Amino acid sequence: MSTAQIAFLKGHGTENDFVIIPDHDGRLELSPAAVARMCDRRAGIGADGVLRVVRSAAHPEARAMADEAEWFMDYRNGDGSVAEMCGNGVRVFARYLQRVGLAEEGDLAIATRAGIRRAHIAKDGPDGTPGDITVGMGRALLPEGGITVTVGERDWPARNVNMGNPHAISFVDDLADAGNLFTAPLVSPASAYPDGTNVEFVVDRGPNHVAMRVHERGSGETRSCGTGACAVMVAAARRDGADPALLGHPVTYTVDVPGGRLVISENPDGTVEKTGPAVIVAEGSFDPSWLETAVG
Ligand SMILES: N[C@@H](CCC[C@H](N)C(=O)O)C(=O)O
Repeated sequence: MSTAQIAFLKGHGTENDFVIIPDHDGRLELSPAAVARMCDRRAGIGADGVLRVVRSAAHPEARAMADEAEWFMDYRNGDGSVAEMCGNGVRVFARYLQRVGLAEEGDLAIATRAGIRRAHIAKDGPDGTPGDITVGMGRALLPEGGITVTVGERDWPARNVNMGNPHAISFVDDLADAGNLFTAPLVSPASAYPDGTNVEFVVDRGPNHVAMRVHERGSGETRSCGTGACAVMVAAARRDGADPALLGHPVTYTVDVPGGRLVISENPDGTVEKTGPAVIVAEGSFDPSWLETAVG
């Protein structure tokens, strides 16, 4: 007797990688254990997180957005936890929709737990290189209050920036100073982040150009974090005395991550836009029994 296979694709944006599960009618119940199994780099497919593709109308958390955004990005971290938003994931999600003919070059809206995000898929290059994807990432919130990030014996002051999900950002002399980021740095006071946080370490590379490493909540050290890069851009701009609302024009930074480069602008109205690559690298299927009882 044959069992219906679960289809998947694998993609990444600046090497922040995802298992994509098309579940258009919202039939799958993905338990945290099932997500963690898929993301396992030795016993699973391997990824930083899972992007489940569901019609907004078929998902209770997205139904209210269905008129504006047909598709909901149900994002999960590699440990199975749910997060509000994934900045690299949303570009990979858009690329998936384009690949299967559910979106075309140009503009599209995607529903996320942080609200609707508007993406623009650029034309492919003359050599066939997939066009970059720009996403409106919403406004950064900058909660006041001193934050300290500690790794081993060292600590740094940090800035609290929320891009739909939480970030603690420290400027350091050398990215190696952060040491091993597979375990979460200590962030205090813990009350500033009741649901935990992502932590970014940043160095300067030149005018309006920084580089970062990240420990992602629920995934460990990753090669890139899109929301993190946006939070870093805003923290760097404020540190440099550049507030687009006061300047009356957009401010743009290049943010290098271990897995590539993102270009991020903040507009005078506070909205942040991020541009970067997104690629699909593989597709396949697996037997649901592989996840044992983890998939309902
Ligand atoms: N990799 C993502 C962020 C994913 C969510 C994050 N780990 C969290 O828990 O907030 C990105 O590209 O933004």
